[in-house]
Amino acid sequence: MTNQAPIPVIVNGAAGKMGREVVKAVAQAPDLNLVGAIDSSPQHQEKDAGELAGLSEPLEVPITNQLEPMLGYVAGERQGPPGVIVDFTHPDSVYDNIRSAIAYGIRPVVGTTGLSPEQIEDLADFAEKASTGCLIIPNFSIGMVLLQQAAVAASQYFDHVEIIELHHNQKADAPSGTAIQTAQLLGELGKTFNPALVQETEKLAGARGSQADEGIRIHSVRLPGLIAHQEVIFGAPGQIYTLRHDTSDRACYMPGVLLAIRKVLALKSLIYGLEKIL
Ligand SMILES: NC(=O)C1=CN([C@@H]2O[C@H](COP(=O)(O)OP(=O)(O)OC[C@H]3O[C@@H](n4cnc5c(N)ncnc54)[C@H](OP(=O)(O)O)[C@@H]3O)[C@@H](O)[C@H]2O)C=CC1
Ligand SMILES: O=C(O)C1=N[C@H](C(=O)O)C[C@H](O)C1
Repeated sequence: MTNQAPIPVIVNGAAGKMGREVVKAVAQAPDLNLVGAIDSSPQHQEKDAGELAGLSEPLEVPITNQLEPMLGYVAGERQGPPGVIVDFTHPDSVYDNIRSAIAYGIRPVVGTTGLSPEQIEDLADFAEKASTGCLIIPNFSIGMVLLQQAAVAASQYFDHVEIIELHHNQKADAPSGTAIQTAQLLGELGKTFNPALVQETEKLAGARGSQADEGIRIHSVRLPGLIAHQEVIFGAPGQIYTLRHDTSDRACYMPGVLLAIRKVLALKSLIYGLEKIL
């Protein structure tokens, strides 16, 4: 046991599906201290974040939509380690949330997807200039990191690959951040996939999915009953090689989230991807 003060953690999007899971995980970690719970949802204002997350005891941390005052309050605490904010909100707000946090010296751990490459580059510049750690992690599950590593290994031997991502139908962004990152990782290998054999015509727009990096197509499925799933399908004459990852509970992301909270404090710049901090 060490006598170090716990890391102060704010959860943004605390009333959402992922936010509630993070509130529980942070509350149960002895080296972390949930100091703030932010959510814009009007129906959850002032509710106790712990009770909303399903904990039997209240945490005495009320949900509020006041991000800047919360950042200012945590930044003003001079004792102990600097604060961390975990963001699982919405693609439309995440960029501004990260900039505000960095401006206050609070370290962002970001799960929210939908940031453009330009936005990520801009945030990386901002974090670098502020000498502040920031982690943007499109997928916090270890299974997805392993799938991506297997896909990178396979792509050395296959020239044809497509990605199918399947999610619940409350997801705002498509394709998923994970699918985009998977295509980027394959695209970094310096080869172009899927050389065309015929002139294709889409009789219905979007039939062949979206075009990501280096000729890789991504197909997005949205259905109730799904949580988060991804297939990477490689093809070659006479064979198909399929990699698939399925989530059945959002708890699968929590070891990665807790690791990121602990790691971000030692960083001085922005890092993208769980695989870089394992
Ligand atoms: N990196 C990873 O491993 C994972 C990433 N995700 C990503 O996390 C994000 C959130 O997912 P999920 O929890 O399922 O979504 P939810 O819609 O369940 O939760 C988001 C919560 O944030 C609130 N919110 C929206 N905008 C703001 C804002 N500007 N400030 C504060 N709160 C806000 C929402 O309120 P309201 O409902 O009123 O809008 C809602 O309560 C998505 O981008 C998703 O893709 C999800 C799972 C894993
Ligand atoms: O919205 C979700 O649920 C998920 N979003 C992330 C993404 O867009 O990749 C991660 C995971 O797929 C779950």
